[in-house]
Formats: sequence, C-alpha cells, structure tokens
Amino acid sequence: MYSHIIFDLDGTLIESLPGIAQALNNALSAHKLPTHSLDAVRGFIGDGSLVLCQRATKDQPESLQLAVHDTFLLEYPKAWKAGTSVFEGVLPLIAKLKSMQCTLSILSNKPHHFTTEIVDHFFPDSPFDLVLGQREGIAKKPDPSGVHELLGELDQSSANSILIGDSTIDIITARNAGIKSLAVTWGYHNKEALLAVAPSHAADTLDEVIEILTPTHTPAFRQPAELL
Ligand SMILES: O=C(O)COP(=O)(O)O
Repeated sequence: MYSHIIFDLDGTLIESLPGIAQALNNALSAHKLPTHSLDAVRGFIGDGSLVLCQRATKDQPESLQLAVHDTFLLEYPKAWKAGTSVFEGVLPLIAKLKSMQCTLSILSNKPHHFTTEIVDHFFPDSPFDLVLGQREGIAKKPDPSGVHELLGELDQSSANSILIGDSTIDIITARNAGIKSLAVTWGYHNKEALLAVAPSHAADTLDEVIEILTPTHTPAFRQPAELL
C-alpha cells in the first residue's frame, strides 16, 4: 500500500489544454507567428513552458522563441481560468485518498507560481501536503530532484511512494527517483508510448487508479526488478 501519492498536474488532475493553447496562440499572434490547433498543442505539453514555446516555434531563431515564451508567461495568467477544469472524478479520488490517510503531493513541470495558483483555485481545501512546480535553478522532471525533495520534506520512503502521471516524462522521473509509477491514459500522451517506457502500473480510468492504490491490489504490470 502506498502511503505517499505524488501527482503530476497537467493532463493527470486537470484538463489544462484549452488555457495553455489560448495563451500560446495569443503569444504567437503577438509575434506575428502562425498559431497551432489544440491537437498540436497537446503534443507540445509536458516539459514545461519554455519547451512548449520552443516546440511551437520550431524553426524560429532562439531570440524569437524566448520572446514568445516571455509573452506566453504574460498571457497565461489571463487565459488559464477559463481554459482549465478538474477532470471528472478527481475530487472524489482525492477525498478517498485523504480518508485512507495518504500523504498527497504534486510535482509539475508547470512554472511553480502557476502550479500553486491553479491548485489553490481548484482544490480550495488544500488536500495536498506539498505542491512543487518548476522552479529556477532546480532541474525539472525527468530529473529526480523534485521527487527527492518531496520525500525528504514529507518524511516518506521511496518504497511507499508512487508517482501518477500522464506522460512518459512522469514514468521516467519515477524510475530515476527509484519509486513506483502509475501511467494514466486520459491525458495528453499516447497509451502505446506510455506502456513502452514500462510503468509499474497503468490505468485507463480513475476507478482503476483507486483499485491499484487500495491495499488488496495485485499489480497488473510486473516489471523486472532492475526497472523499478
Ligand atoms: O506544463 C507542462 O509542460 C507540464 O506540466 P505537468 O508536469 O503538470 O504535466
């Protein structure tokens, strides 16, 4: 049984694609660059806001990519509220895990101040013991630093911790940190790609997540010990 559940944010707990796409396209338009469809933007998410903007401006000079990123950071505060929602079933899942006395945390590659602002807005009763977004000078996922910081701050062991996320970056982060992972397939990344990086568990629905996190669960995916 896992006593500490680490959640990714975008594509795992919240549907943030419309807000991200709106802010990105506003930034691109401001710099007279072509905008992107929701589907295209979905594929840009996962490695933080700078990489998002770099992917959206692939063939442009670095100075223009950085300028688009600066504009994105100004646009996102105006766009996220209307373009973000909590996935259905997430609030009951969080309430259930709290009732099971689990320690809950969030580790996101979204800039830290946006991460905490969005979490405070959608989870006003503060169910998370610690929320970490991407911070200056601290390596982002898949570097294991964030997981190590959460374990240290929350006094949790790696054996009892699991990272739940919708991207291959989350699964690789968990492996780099020496903890278990659970890949969820309702987010922004393709199921085959997720399974290819060998998560400890995988779930298509929140009900399956609950089943995996409850004490009687037998893992559906057993990985060779050296992968965990
Ligand atoms: O904003 C991003 O690129 C990714 O954010 P996430 O780590 O919460 O998925």
